[in-house]
Amino acid sequence: MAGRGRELDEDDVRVRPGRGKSRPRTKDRPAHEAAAAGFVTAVDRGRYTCRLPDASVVTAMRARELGRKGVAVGDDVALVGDLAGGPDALARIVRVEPRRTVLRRTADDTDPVERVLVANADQLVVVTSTTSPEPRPRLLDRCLVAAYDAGLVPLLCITKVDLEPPDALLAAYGALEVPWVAVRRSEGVEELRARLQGRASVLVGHSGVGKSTLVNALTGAVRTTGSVNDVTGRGRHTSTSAVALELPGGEGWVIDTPGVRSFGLAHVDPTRVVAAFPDLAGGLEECPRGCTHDEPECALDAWVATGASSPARLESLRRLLRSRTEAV
Ligand SMILES: Nc1nc2c(ncn2[C@@H]2O[C@H](COP(=O)(O)OP(=O)(O)OP(=O)(O)O)[C@@H](O)[C@H]2O)c(=O)[nH]1
Ligand SMILES: [Zn+2]
Repeated sequence: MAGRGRELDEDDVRVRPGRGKSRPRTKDRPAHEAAAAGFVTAVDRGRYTCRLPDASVVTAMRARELGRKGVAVGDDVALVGDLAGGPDALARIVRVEPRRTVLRRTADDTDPVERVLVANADQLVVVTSTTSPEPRPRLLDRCLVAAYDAGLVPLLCITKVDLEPPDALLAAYGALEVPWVAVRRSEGVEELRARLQGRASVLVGHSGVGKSTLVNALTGAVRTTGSVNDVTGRGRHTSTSAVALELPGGEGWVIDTPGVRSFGLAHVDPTRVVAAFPDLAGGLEECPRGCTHDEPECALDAWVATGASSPARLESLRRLLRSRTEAV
C-alpha cells in the first residue's frame, strides 16, 4: 500500500507540474470528488472513449494512480481534466467504479494475456448462423459457459434461418433452456430488440455469422462488414476490443465484440456453471468434495433419478463443463 501511495504523489507532481511539491495531497482530492461520471464505450491502444451523462464524448487516458487496474468497455469511471471534447481534448480516468459483472477471457494460445472483455454487461447474446458459416457447437458451448461464469443471462440469436431452418440448433440447445430468437436478414430483429431493452448486451459470434448486419439493424450505426473497423480505424480482426453502441432512444446498449475464435475458460469455476442450473444445483450437496460433476462419484445422476431434473439437462450441463477444456 505504501508503494502505491508514493506513486500517487509522483503522479500528482508529474501531471500538475505548476502546483509545487509542497502542496498537500488532500487539497487535490476535491478535484477527484468533483470528477465527472463517464461510461467507457471503446478502448484502443491506451485511449478510452467515454460517454458523459450529457451524451457528449471525450477521449481519456488512464491516470497513473490507477496502478495496474484495468479499464474495460462498459466500465463506469470518474474523469478529470479536459472534458470539453474537442479533437485534442484528453481527459484522465482517475477511478473505476466497482463492477457489477465481468466477462473475462483466460489467456490462451492466441493471446497470452487474461483480459476483461466487457464490464457491467447484463446479457450475452451468442450469435450463430444456421449455415454459411456452419455453427460451431463447441464455441457456442464455451460462450454459454462464459456467460454463466460472468453472471450474464444468455440469449441465443440464430441468423440466416432463410438459408436453413434452426431445427438442429434448437434440438442441441433445447435442454439448456437458453432463450432464443431467430433472424432472417433484418427480419426478426424487432424481437431481438425487445430482448435488449434496458440492458447492456454483449454480442459474440465467430466471423461471418451476421453480427455486423445485426448491429447495424439494431443501432442504425454503419458498422463495416468488411475489413476496417469504423470506430477504431483498424482491421476488425486485429482489434481485440469491444465497442458499446447505444440503442436508439437510449433504451439499452449493444456491445459488439470482434469475431471470437477462441474463448479461454481456464479461470471458470464449475460451481458457478452448475449454479446456473437451479434444477440441478439442489443435488450438489451429495457430491464428493472437489467433484468435477463429470465423474462416477458425482451425485447428480442420483439427483436426476429422483425426478428433480432430467437426464437431458444433466447431459447438457456436462457437455458445457467439458467444453472448458476442449479445443474449439
Ligand atoms: N442469407 C442471409 N445472409 C445474411 C444474414 N445475415 C447476414 N448475412 C450475410 O452474411 C455475410 C456476413 O455478415 P456480417 O454481418 O458481415 O457478419 P459478421 O458476423 O459481422 O462477420 P465479420 O464482419 O467477419 O465479423 C454478409 O454477406 C451478410 O449480408 C441472414 O440472416 N441471412
Ligand atoms: Zn458432482
